[in-house]
Amino acid sequence: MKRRFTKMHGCGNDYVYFDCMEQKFPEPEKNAVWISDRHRGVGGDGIILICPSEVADAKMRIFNIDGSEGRMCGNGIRCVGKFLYDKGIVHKTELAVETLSGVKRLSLQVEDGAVTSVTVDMGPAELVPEKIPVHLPGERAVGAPLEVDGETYAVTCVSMGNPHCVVFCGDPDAVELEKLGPRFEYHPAFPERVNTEFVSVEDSHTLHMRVWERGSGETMACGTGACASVVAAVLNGHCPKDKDVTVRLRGGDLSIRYTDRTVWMTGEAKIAFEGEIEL
Ligand SMILES: N[C@H](CCC[C@H](N)C(=O)O)C(=O)O
Repeated sequence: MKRRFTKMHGCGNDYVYFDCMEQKFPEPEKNAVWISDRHRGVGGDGIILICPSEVADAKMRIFNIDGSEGRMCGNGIRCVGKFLYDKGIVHKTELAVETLSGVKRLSLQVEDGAVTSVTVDMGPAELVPEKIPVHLPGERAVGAPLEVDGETYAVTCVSMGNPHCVVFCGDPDAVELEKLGPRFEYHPAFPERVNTEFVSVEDSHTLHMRVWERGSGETMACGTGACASVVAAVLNGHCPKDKDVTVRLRGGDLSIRYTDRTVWMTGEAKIAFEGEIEL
């Protein structure tokens, strides 16, 4: 069966998108693995299905490179907003997209009839350890000691609908991510695995971040991870609340604002190319 796809990315965090508004997608957990393969498939950090919803304009389902289903994807949801508007599926710039972590509201910025960037109300940051989930004591894990591979790290754990472990360090580019990333991802403290961000503080409104994503490895950017990093920076006294913080990622910049009610994320959404595969 031939199936059209749209390759999109936000700051280089690239997924293969499928319009499932009228046609289901078969075995996403299995097909995500070969489609994401950068040598044998289309190539990407996973696949994203755009499906009908009874409570929003559409429903987003995201599958990582290893076929595991993510509960939320920040870069992905911005591209879903772009897809819905640019393809004429919706004709408005204020949208709602259903995810496994609830309905998120999007504001689309449009230039010459196409979406260039999107602001997402990501919902409130979750800090209670058992809701992240992480097996650490106390009401929240902020700068908590965690031994990983014989070293003790100060970790701040946040859920943005998916689990994150933020580690502040001097130089994220000096971290041996290929070695350390999986040690955090599969650490027994994280019963559902974890996305891990290594972050340096450039100034009170600028962070530099690299990420090892659960199920996908290092990616060029992580929207939920950028949100978690700003939340962690505020909780650790590096950045102010209620102000825009720029997160510099390998693939580009995101603007994040952490408030008591919610976390706001603004960033690009781009189409790279379209094509067709045989399923
Ligand atoms: N790997 C993540 C899903 C993708 C999140 C990331 N790409 C983003 O932009 O938020 C997880 O399994 O929780």
